[in-house]
Amino acid sequence: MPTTHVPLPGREYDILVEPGILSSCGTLIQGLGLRSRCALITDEKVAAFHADTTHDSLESAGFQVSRHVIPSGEASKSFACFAQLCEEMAAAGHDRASFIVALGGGVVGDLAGFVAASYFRGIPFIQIPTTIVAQVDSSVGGKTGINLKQGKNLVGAFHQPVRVLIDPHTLRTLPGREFREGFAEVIKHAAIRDAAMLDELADIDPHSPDVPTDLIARNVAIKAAIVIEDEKETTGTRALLNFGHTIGHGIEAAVPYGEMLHGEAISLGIRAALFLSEKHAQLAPQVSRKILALLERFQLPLTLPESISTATVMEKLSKDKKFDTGRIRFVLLRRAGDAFVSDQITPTDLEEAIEVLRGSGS
Ligand SMILES: NC(=O)c1ccc[n+]([C@@H]2O[C@H](COP(=O)([O-])OP(=O)(O)OC[C@H]3O[C@@H](n4cnc5c(N)ncnc54)[C@H](O)[C@@H]3O)[C@@H](O)[C@H]2O)c1
Ligand SMILES: O=C(O)C(=O)C[C@@H](O)[C@H](O)[C@H](O)COP(=O)(O)O
Ligand SMILES: [Zn+2]
Repeated sequence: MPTTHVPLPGREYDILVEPGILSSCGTLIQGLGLRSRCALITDEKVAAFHADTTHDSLESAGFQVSRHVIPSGEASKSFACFAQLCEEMAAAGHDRASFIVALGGGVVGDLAGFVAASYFRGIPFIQIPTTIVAQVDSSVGGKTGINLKQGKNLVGAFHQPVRVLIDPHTLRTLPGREFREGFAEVIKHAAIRDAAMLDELADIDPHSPDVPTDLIARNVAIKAAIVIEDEKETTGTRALLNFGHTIGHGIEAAVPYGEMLHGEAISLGIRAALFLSEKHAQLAPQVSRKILALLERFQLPLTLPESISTATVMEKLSKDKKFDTGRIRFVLLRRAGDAFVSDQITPTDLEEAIEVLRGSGS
């Protein structure tokens, strides 16, 4: 089974990728020193398809499970849902010997992970990601948290999972839009670290939910390698994972949460970052064209809706964590597979890049 080891000192874990793995999740988390009681956290849509299989497998392996279902969608990454989950867990009698299983997309993973980081000052958690975004990106690396109305992910904690179980078959139940949005993060990983994978992605069928296991495994391994190098985003390496996210997060927060899916906002953010990379890092236009063609192939948006003003995006992105005492740390590409953090990008550059998004993407 394709496995990536994440050897963080004192917090090491494995990422297992295998079609059908969900029905064995219980046995696959034995031997990790977890005690018997667990809280299975999921959302309404995921619960309808995958909660029973997960629950049954956990119980068959001897775990005692309480189930907690949140509303689907980005609006659930909130204080209200966080509080509700903590109180439900307390009411169910969970204590520091319990653990959490996060079954769902990035919303469930980020929120349940933050509950795990906080409940009884921190309990272990397992990630079982069910979207592409979550399988290649959010389930790995330990960034957990919730949004504020001022911006994305502004409250949270680093808390690594103790195991990540990726079942590509769970992608079969994703609606088309939610399936395709995930490719923004897949393309991001290839753009910043693996030029050859950009070529490979041109052959992936954007309508087939059977994404090659090997592609998922290699794409999430890119994320893992960066996390291993710079777990808490202190040296700048992990910041590369924010390619497309400065303007992308600004756009995502400029509309009510959930209206634009994360990957859709990141697609727009990548287009803006490519424009700035050509202007400030001599990125060859043909590389931009290749990446834009991939985003288009997965029907990701490249044009900013009229209703979203540049001023609102600027206001939201100015709250981003990448603004360091007024300086912007912006990720640019110099070549396919080669990204770096620049401190040369000014607010005027950002405004110009947002305006570029108003024109057609091709
Ligand atoms: N922590 C990180 O490193 C990290 C990385 C990337 C993204 N994120 C966060 O992840 C979130 C986006 O995640 P997402 O795109 O997975 O969104 P999501 O979790 O909201 O899932 C998208 C939709 O798909 C549904 N869904 C999920 N799995 C399903 C399945 N298998 N079958 C049917 N429906 C299913 C969900 O109910 C939801 O309606 C954002 O909040 C983003 O900030 C975090
Ligand atoms: O794991 C990371 O680091 C990332 O930047 C991955 C991003 O895809 C993800 O959206 C992350 O949540 C953004 O992190 P933030 O620190 O900018 O909120
Ligand atoms: Zn992201």
